[in-house]
Amino acid sequence: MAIHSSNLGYPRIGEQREWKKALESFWNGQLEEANLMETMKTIQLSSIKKQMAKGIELIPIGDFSLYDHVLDTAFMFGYIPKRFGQESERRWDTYFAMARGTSSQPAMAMTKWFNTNYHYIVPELDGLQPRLMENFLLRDYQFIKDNLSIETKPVLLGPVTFLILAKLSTGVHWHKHLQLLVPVYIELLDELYRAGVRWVQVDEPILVQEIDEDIVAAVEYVYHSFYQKVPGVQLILQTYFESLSNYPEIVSLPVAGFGLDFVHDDGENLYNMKKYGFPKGKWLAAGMIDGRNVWKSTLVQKAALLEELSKYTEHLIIQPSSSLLYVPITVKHERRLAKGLVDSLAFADEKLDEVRLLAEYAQGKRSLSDLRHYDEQTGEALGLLRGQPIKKTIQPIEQTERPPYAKRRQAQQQHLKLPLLPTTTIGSFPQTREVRQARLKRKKQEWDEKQYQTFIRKQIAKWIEIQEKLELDVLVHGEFERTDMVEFFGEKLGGIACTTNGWVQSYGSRCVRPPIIFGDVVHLCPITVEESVYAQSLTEKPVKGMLTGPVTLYNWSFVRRDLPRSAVLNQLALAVRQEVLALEQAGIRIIQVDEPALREGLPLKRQKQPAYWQEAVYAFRLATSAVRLETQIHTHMCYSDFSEMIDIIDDLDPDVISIEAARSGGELLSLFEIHTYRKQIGLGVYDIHSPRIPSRDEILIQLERALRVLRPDQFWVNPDCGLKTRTEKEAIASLQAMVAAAKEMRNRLFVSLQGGDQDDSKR
Ligand SMILES: CN1c2c(nc(N)[nH]c2=O)NC[C@@H]1CNc1ccc(C(=O)N[C@@H](CCC(=O)N[C@@H](CCC(=O)N[C@@H](CCC(=O)O)C(=O)O)C(=O)O)C(=O)O)cc1
Ligand SMILES: N[C@@H](CCS)C(=O)O
Ligand SMILES: [Zn+2]
Repeated sequence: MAIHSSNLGYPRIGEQREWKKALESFWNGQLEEANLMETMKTIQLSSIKKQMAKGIELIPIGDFSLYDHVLDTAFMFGYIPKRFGQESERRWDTYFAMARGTSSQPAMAMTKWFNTNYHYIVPELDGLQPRLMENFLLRDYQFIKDNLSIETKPVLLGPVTFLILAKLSTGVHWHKHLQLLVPVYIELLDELYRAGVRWVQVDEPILVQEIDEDIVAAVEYVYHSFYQKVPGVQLILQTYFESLSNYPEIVSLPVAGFGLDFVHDDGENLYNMKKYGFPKGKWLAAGMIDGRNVWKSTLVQKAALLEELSKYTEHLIIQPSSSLLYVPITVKHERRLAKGLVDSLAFADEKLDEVRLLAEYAQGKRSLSDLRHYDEQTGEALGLLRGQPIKKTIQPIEQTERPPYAKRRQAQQQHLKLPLLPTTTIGSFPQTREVRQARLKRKKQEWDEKQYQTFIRKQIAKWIEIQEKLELDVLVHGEFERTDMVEFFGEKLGGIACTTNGWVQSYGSRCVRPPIIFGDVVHLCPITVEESVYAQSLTEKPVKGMLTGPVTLYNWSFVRRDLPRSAVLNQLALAVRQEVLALEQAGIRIIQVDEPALREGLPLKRQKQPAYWQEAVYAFRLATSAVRLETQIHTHMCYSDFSEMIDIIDDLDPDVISIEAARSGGELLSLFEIHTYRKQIGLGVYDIHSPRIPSRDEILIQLERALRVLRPDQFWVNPDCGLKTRTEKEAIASLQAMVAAAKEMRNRLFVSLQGGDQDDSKR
């Protein structure tokens, strides 16, 4: 039996987020390009050295990136949209312009990478011909070889996944590009082969979704072409996040091996192997260690799986189930976590230890009792920490129906007296350096709690005044007290732990520290009431209470595996419900329960989706349905594919939903042409990710388009998402334009209805 250990991708951010800090310093003009590149090389080398020290044999390259690996693929193949000009001497300026936009050009779209909280830049192909601009993989392969004298395994995003994820104008099919792209991939692979590369991992995660004959034919065309032209390269066709679809056809392809996920596949990969067998002589790259969660594995169970797999192949590669991009780097800096919890966790580095242990076991260098010993060190302490699951939340009985929408609408309008096209924001205002520094001072105990609270109150007061001046209709307190919308609740709820250094890249240089749900979630005390009530005390206008919803808390955390999803969701929902009621009790009239990650948790396989929707909708309703008739419930979603979601949104039964729409406005609007949606809705009228200030007229155009498909009395005017990543100046200027556009539109509507000017002061 031939056995190797392998990794599919390593986090790029550096143990102390050196990567993020260097990038942001470069963008701010505080770091020269040469220094940026030096820092990046140091981080890359240190990651490779770590994997070497862990005894990993097939170490990936190509996973390291200056922003995003999908953008790298597009850039490497010359897919540079014309608006960014031609590739120049200063090529990194072009690269970053594509990712982040410039003062004159909008950035390329960004969206979720499959069912993760990682966002990739969506390649734009229109009017462009692919060519191998620079072989990044060859560059990295040689760089590592020169410095560390080792062979590495280039990782490449496969052409079929790349093209299906890319943006094309309607009417153009990705097939057209495939014919052009395959020769360029072949050129790249050939250069690698000539340089001495033997293993190449080609990622085709699209193959875990339901695929039609068209895609199967495309995959066949691609991999037969590769085999004919570059037969010497040992290609591993890699899938992850679910079981491989169309197993018999795919495993017949002429590649050296197949990478399958044996953690997130619900046993389907093994089932298919049993049913159809595994091709003789091929490598099975078995994803055995969870690349998406942070719990240590039970290695004795993995040994049993190894036993099973070895019935079907004699060539085994042991590896994580996916890239380790989705987990933090190492547990070793965690000082605040309870001992029982720390002993149960494995981040990227610790997962690689597990890969090595398993590989050594498979190679006969370790015994089963070594694995048992490893397992004994985990588990027990966590069990004690967890205690008994709360039975009631496994099968909740709470009422989740609210009175009919029409009744609510009337009661709320009487209570709130909002104008037509009410203006609002999504919740967060700029998290300036001053705000983050204040938190740091508290963390380092340079400030006590009182000093910190005073600072937060000042920020709230400042922004209530700004919002009043801007003449927004529904105000927010600004979320200054929150590091992150999920982490903040994770810190305050029982049963959830937060790390000090468990950073994971979310998009570009932006990172999050996903909380760890280890026990039963309980609402210990009011979490947001003080800030909301304070903000409300400063204004006559309604201030929206601002909460993160149960499904988003679930999807953006690392979750426990010993309870079913629905049980954990319902525990979260009951906790949010208590907070909703606490806000209502304290006089808050509008409560927004954000669910930006609702779509993200949707299983990749269609047959698993209805159960997810049912549980997600139930949890949201459990959280929001206990309020009085006149309390208005809002929700917010962003950066998701909203197609096929209108009925789900309706089912959630919010009074108002705000959805990000500026980057994908056209597509979203067309959904409302075919679906009748009766409740209130705000489609984001400008992109908050760009530093660009939209003009009033540009926003008016967005309003005109929206009002062609939605009624004025159901439409809200708001930005795409929270403004925490913007500067104060940008936020204020953009909101000024937004309010001006709303007022102009109100006037136009008034003129068309009444034949006269609307007097704002009488409302
Ligand atoms: C809506 N989005 C979110 C997602 N996931 C979440 N969990 N939360 C989200 O809001 N997924 C989809 C999108 C992704 N969007 C974003 C947007 C912005 C960020 C972001 O800005 N992240 C910050 C880190 C946030 C944070 O917790 N900051 C801490 C500061 C920690 C720190 O660095 N401290 C420094 C000192 C600070 C200084 O000197 O300036 C230190 O300790 O040395 C805080 O606010 O206190 C980021 O910077 O990456 C993420 C996802
Ligand atoms: N209320 C949050 C939602 C982000 S999706 C914010 O404004 O940042
Ligand atoms: Zn959002």
